Amino acid sequence: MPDTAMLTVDAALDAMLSALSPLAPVRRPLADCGGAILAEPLVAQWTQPPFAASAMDGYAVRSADLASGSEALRLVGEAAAGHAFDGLVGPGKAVRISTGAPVPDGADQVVMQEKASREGDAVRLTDTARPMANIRPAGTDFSHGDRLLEAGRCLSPEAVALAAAARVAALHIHPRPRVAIVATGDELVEPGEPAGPSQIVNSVAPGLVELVRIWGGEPVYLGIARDRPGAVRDALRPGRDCDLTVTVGGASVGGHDHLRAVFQADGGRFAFERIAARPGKPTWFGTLEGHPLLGLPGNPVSALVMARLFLRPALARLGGSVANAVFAQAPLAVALEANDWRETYLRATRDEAGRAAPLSNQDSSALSALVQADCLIRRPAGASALAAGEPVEILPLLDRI
Ligand SMILES: Nc1nc2c(c(=O)[nH]1)N[C@H]1C(S)=C(S)[C@@H](COP(=O)(O)OP(=O)(O)OC[C@H]3O[C@@H](n4cnc5c(N)ncnc54)[C@H](O)[C@@H]3O)O[C@H]1N2
Ligand code: MOO
Repeated sequence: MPDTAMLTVDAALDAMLSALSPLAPVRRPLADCGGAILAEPLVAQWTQPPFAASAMDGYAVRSADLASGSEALRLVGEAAAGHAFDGLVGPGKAVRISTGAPVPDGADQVVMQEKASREGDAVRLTDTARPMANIRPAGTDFSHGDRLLEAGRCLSPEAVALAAAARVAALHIHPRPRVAIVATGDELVEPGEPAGPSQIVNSVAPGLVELVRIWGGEPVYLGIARDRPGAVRDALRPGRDCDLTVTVGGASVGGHDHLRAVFQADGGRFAFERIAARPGKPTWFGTLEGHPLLGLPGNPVSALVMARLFLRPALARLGGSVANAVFAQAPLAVALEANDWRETYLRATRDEAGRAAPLSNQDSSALSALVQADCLIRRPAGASALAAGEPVEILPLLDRI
């Protein structure tokens, strides 16, 4: 049954986002800006190219000299990339030029070398007059003072290259949020460690570390807190230096789930305590002396699906942008039963025709099914039964390779 501490996914998301604010911008050298969100527009500090440049290896000439279509011109020098030809290209003259070199004064066409034959300092060109052919005028790409990117844009690798081309050596960016990750539970061992008879491997934390990285944050893994209040408190403490703490497990109602009790005893305030979602019901969020904590359930699928719905938008908000889950539509390959009061995310695959079908294993501990899925089908709370062919909302798992 619904209860008052249990919010819908949308209401919980709103509650979480309104408790988070973007981190203060910092100025960083360009080499440290990749993947960050711009806190100021990117403004070109010069014109690119800064001079009219050749787009081909060949000969810089006056187009008027090519009227007959097969002219012999006299070679008077060379313009190489990084080394301009200082003289003038007069009538009947040509300058050897390489791609990227400044086009010398007087020339208004570059003839590619495939259309040239040379004998000593005579060069015969088989090209017609085409003023400005193979020349990139100054500012072909952008001009000094152009606003190349607005604040709020992510600095993709291509955008870093653009900033470099625009002679911008440092930028104000929203820093990458530092995210402390704490796993909880006596049953957990780290990958590669020996496991006792009742133990399993901590699989969620390594997955979260990767997600935080992919989503533009800096993961700070703090290890496994054992099931004692003191151990939980000790494990959480170093996370205060980060911008957000994400905990895994200990979120439900079991006698060994100490996380919520420690959080509350230390003065933490919940923004929400549970959500009406399947998987992921025990997901919670709150702040402790201003420090935000997102509590993910221990079941690996629950944790990683909820990370997509909550951790990603949280990271985006701290980093100065928005990245709420974006749903698409797909027709169903099979019929679906009516849904109950919990918004449900079904692990699903799409066939060649793009029709989505849930995988048979929907257990919230089954990582193999999550990895097999290429999308999640979203079933709203109270959704009625659907026939094959009817449309459903899907969340593509885009960062899957
Ligand atoms: N009586 C009830 N029991 C449970 C309820 C409930 O409402 N009433 N909710 C269930 C749901 S839904 C979920 S989800 C789980 C989540 O519980 P917790 O967040 O407290 O997680 P744990 O109890 O610590 O662990 C659950 C499960 O996941 C395994 N686990 C935990 N951490 C990891 C990790 N880092 N890597 C891999 N696996 C992990 C753990 O061993 C358990 O098997 O509670 C239900 N119970
Ligand atoms: O919400 Mo639990 O995540 O259904 O397994």
